[in-house]
Amino acid sequence: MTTTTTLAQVYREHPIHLRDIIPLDFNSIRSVPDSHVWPISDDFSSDHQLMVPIIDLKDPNAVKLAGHACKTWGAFQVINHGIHLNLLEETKMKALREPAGATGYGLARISPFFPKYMWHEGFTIMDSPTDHARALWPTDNARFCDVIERYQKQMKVLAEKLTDLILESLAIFREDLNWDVGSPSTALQLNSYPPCPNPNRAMGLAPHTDTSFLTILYQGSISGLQIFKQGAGWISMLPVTGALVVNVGDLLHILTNARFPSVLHRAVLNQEGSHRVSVAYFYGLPIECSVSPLLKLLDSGENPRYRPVTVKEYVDIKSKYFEEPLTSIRI
Ligand SMILES: C=C1C[C@]23C[C@H]1CC[C@H]2[C@@]12CCC[C@@](C)(C(=O)O1)[C@H]2[C@@H]3C(=O)O
Ligand SMILES: O=C(O)CCC(=O)C(=O)O
Ligand SMILES: [Fe+2]
Repeated sequence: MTTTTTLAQVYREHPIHLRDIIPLDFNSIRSVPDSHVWPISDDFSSDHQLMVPIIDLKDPNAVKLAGHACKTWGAFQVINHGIHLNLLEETKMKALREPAGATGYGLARISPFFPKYMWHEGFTIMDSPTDHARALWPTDNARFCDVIERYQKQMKVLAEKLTDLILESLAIFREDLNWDVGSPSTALQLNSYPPCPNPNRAMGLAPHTDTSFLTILYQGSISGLQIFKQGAGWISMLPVTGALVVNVGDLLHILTNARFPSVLHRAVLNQEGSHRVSVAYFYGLPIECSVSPLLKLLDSGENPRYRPVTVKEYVDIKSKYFEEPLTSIRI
């Protein structure tokens, strides 16, 4: 008998303990307490000459452009993606509700791996939003659930479209893959970065790569996201009205034998003291799916760098080690 595990169950085995959560009233605090001061060496500024590619999904060259962006940047922005801006804005407004203490609300999962707290609060939704929503707003949750469910549905469609685009750029067909072992594992994360009295000393979201195949991020109009580009350093992802950011995640990295490397990124705080919110949709492969470098992609003489891992196994590894999870599955 096969048992189906969900992404939420896998993460439940890696709890972030409540004692790790220190109550800080982001709304009234006037200076950054020591618990939130980060040693900052590169003052969070970024090279403004370089610009992450913006891809028009209606462009006949979109496949080629997406392949190139994944290879050289690990990220791009998409326009003409077919998602209405008002749904994105609606979801963003919902993200502004800060329901302290509830399930789904809390520190970023990566927090225990860093000595200081981040200037950030997150709300994670896996599967249906209804349980969280009912607990938070017993009589007034319908609109929240409706917006979230519509957002999840549309993001899934777009994630699948982007997956096809990326596979096509690699000349890979879905039949080459063993993805029929369940439904994709997905998660939605509402990120909140309250105004910070000293944005140069605190960190929004520490540098990380996403544990996904790809991530679609809506960041609104306030900047903060930076991606790390080898040889160039931290590059700001300029907010483009209506555009969505696409990041290469670890699973795509493994599948392509690092041809499309997962992008290291972070969120810094803005100088204007604006409250920034973002909505991230993590699109992953089925939890029981085994992921390994596609032999079809290897050049002659090129060896697979990673051993096969199931998505579940990889989530376990990353939750335990965080640093260099990809190194720990190197052959
Ligand atoms: C499906 C995911 C992806 C998660 C874990 C789980 C739900 C929450 C996601 C995030 C969101 C914030 C950054 C991150 C690094 C974190 O701490 O929580 C992400 C993490 C990952 O990409 O590993
Ligand atoms: O808020 C952002 O711009 C980045 C969010 C992010 O990286 C994440 O949720 O994984
Ligand atoms: Fe991320």
